Amino acid sequence: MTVSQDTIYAQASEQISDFQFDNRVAGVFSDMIRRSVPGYTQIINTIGDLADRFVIPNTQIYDLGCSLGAATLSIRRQIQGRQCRIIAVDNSESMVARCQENLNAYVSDTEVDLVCGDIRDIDIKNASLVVLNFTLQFLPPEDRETLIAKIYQGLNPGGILVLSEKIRFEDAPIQKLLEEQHLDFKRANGYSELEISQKRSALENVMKPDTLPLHQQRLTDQGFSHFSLWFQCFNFASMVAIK
Ligand SMILES: Nc1ncnc2c1ncn2[C@@H]1O[C@H](C[S@+](CC[C@H]([NH3+])C(=O)[O-])CC(=O)[O-])[C@@H](O)[C@H]1O
Ligand SMILES: O=C(O)C(=O)Cc1ccccc1
Repeated sequence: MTVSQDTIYAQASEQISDFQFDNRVAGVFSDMIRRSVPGYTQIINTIGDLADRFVIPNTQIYDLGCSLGAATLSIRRQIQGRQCRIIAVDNSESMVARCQENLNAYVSDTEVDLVCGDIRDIDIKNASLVVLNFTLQFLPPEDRETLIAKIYQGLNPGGILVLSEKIRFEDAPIQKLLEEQHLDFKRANGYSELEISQKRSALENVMKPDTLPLHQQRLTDQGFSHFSLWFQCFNFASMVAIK
């Protein structure tokens, strides 16, 4: 995979339109997400380890909002010979086209159904692992509970949901501190003040983070028996919930 540098917000723009997963973003996405999300590579690797632990032969795995397929590839490497199917879903045509190329670059005996569609319309059944890696935050807040309920229903007992999200904090000084630490992370990765502020405006209307207590409450309300935060760096978190 060739990795092109993200310079999408490098030039001053008079009007910043809402962030979209279009062809331009898909073309630089690997670089963008690694330089913007602390712990991203560790989270991708850990999703593979969790697949090794939780994926049962002859079950299904769902990667919801798969982008370029990083989580699917990490899972697929760990579950050879288990006769499983991975259903990878994204509603961005540009992401799906590039994801298909990435999947084609490696051989595997695990079938992958790559679906260009909305995760709210996907049937979930016989699942041992469901991954929402930084995707739930892009759904309208009022649609989040219904999706979590559908995932719970589609998981087999003992199945696991991995939920990674940007999070916000009710406590104002903590919110300010962790947000500033994230901005320092972006600066250290070469983003300018202009890039940081223009991207922030683009994301304002489309990405609405929840608090950690809200995530936990939603998961337990839907029936998940076990919950833990397993990763946090600044305002980025990854959680597991087991049915
Ligand atoms: N309703 C929706 N239906 C389907 N896809 C959607 C929807 N809303 C957003 N998406 C898709 O969700 C992905 C979110 S990125 C996930 C990273 C990936 N998981 C990774 O592990 O590299 C996270 C980020 O950019 O912060 C994009 O590809 C959207 O097109
Ligand atoms: O860049 C940011 O500020 C983020 O919050 C993460 C992100 C990463 C990639 C696409 C959209 C948001």
